[in-house]
This record gives sequence, structure tokens and C-alpha cells, in this order.
Amino acid sequence: MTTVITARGLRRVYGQGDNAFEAVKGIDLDVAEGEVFALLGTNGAGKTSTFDLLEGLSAPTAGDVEVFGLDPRRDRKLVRPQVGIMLQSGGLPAELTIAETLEMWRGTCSNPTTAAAVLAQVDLTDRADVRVGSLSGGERRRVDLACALLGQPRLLFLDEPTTGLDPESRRATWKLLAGLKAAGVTMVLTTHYLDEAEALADTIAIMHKGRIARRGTLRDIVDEHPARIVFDHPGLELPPLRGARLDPQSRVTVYTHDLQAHLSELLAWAGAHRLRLNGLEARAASLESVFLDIATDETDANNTAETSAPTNDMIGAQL
Ligand SMILES: Nc1ncnc2c1ncn2[C@@H]1O[C@H](COP(=O)(O)OP(=O)(O)OP(=O)(O)O)[C@@H](O)[C@H]1O
Repeated sequence: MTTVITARGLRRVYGQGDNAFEAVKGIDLDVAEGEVFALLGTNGAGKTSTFDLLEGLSAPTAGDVEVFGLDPRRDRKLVRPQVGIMLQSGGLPAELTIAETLEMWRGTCSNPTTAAAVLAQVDLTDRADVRVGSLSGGERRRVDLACALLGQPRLLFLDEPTTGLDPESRRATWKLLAGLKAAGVTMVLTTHYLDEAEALADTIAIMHKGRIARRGTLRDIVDEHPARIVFDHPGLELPPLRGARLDPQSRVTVYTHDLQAHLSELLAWAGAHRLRLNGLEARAASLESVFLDIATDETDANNTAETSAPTNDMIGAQL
């Protein structure tokens, strides 16, 4: 499989001396041709900084990036014509109409399609003569996407492509992106919508504090994360359950890779003691739970997870 993007040991430090801030702390990644790679993360995790490095918009403090086997900064003239970029905020001139904007943008592309073609793709044909400054946030986002598509790119960078779009427009954009993927376009996107990553991405990487905390297919990421059982502490000694924690609100959380077995065990124990477990919840892992655990720095959830059958030294000793 051909690799379109390779990054090794990528670092980005802003400022100098006492003011230096390391936003990207040594990232390795590979994106294959035709792949949709989604970069997720909390605000400030370093996604946009990473994008800037991959796009060649800023120079890495350390490490290497290759796009189509070339340096995106040094070989910009060769790389740029093959790449479409949708920045977080397009910054298009407010006084131009959509049609004028696209014509202006076409002039910067070496192999552009027509403005009419991209307008149809983003469903803005009827709005071609409206000034950009009068558009809604969602419409403006679609103009940004149209500009990114004008050059018929082989590689698309999409920084939060559907932020501000209503649910119907989001679905329409997903459909458009799925069509581009089917046509072989490689995409790297950031998004705060986990369902967007689930719907579009082949590979998901979750960034946290400048590093990639998890990566893989949706299935890989979810499968390696424990499910959880949560309930109010019933006030008597609990059965031996591995990987349990008690929070200050007296809620017990049990992390497990075998939800059914441990839930059955807990319910059997509660039944034998004629106990009602208040606030009982049992949740399989999901992209959201992985994300939230990373975001709240509960990265040791994996470490406390069940790895073998529960033993008697567990919950009582740990709580
Ligand atoms: N030019 C800059 N100078 C100093 N710090 C910066 C600069 N640009 C970004 N940062 C800092 O680097 C960190 C990462 O920012 P970045 O925009 O890459 O995060 P992000 O994951 O894209 O966040 P968001 O989801 O909010 O867009 C943040 O703490 C940010 O304040």
C-alpha cells in the first residue's frame, strides 16, 4: 500500500526560553493512499499544530514529515497542487460573492475543476451570487470546502469540516466525503464530533497534550478499552471485583474486559444479600468513553482493568 504521509518524531514548540510551549511532543504517523485518518482530541491537544506541520504551513521544531515522498515545505511547488486544505476558519473576503470567490481561488490552482462543479458538490449552486459576508456559518463552511475541492486534490486536509453545519448539511458533507474516498482521495481530518470520526475514518488517532494517546481502527480502540460497571456503594463489604474504584461521592466503578461475567457476578452477589444496587449502570466501551477517559487523564483505566478472573484480594482491599 502506498503511503501518502509519513511523520516521525514531529515536535512543535511555540515561543522561546521561559515562554516556550511544546504543543506537539514527538508524533509518528503514517497515512496510506485512499485512507481517511481522523485526528481527535480535546481543545488545545495539538491537532491544528500537527495539521500545520503536515500541510507544510509551519516548520517542525524537530522531526520529519513527508507528503507524497516530498518535504511539504521545501518541495511546496510539487506537493501543493496535489493537496486541498480546508482550514478551521477560511478567512475568505466578505465582500466577494461565492462565485467570485471560487473564480479567484481557481486562479491559484494548477488543475482546477469548474466553480459550477464544486458548487454542486457542496449544494450551493443557488447561492452563487450571494456575498460571503452574508452567508450563514454553515454555508461559509461549505464554501471553504468548495475551495479545498477546486484543485481536484489527491489529498485533502479538513480541519473541523462540519463545525457549524446543521445535522442535514453534516450528513450531506459526510456523503460527499465518502464519495471522494470512494474515488481514492486520501483525507486527514480533525473533528470534535465523535460520530463523524466513526462514520468516516479508517484510522482514528486521539491526541492529548501533544501526544497521540490512542490510535487504530474504531474497533481496535474500543476493543482495547474496558467496559465499566458503576453503582452506589451499598455500605457493606463488596465481593472481590478486580479494577474497582471508589469516588468521593461513594460511587463504585469497576473496569472490566468481560462485562457480562462481572455484571452477572455482581448481580448474583447482590441477590444473595437481598440488596438493591442503586444507580447501577453497565456500559460497554465506546469511542466516547475512550475519549473522555483520555480527556480526564483517566489513562490508567486500562491498567486497572481486569486481566484475569477476580480474586479475593480485590475490591475490599482496593477501596
Ligand atoms: N502561535 C502560538 N503560540 C503559542 N501557543 C500556541 C500557538 N498556537 C497554538 N498554541 C498552543 O498550542 C496548543 C495546541 O494548540 P492547537 O491549536 O494545535 O490545538 P487543537 O488541538 O487544534 O485545539 P482546538 O481543538 O481547540 O482547535 C494550545 O495550548 C495553544 O494555545
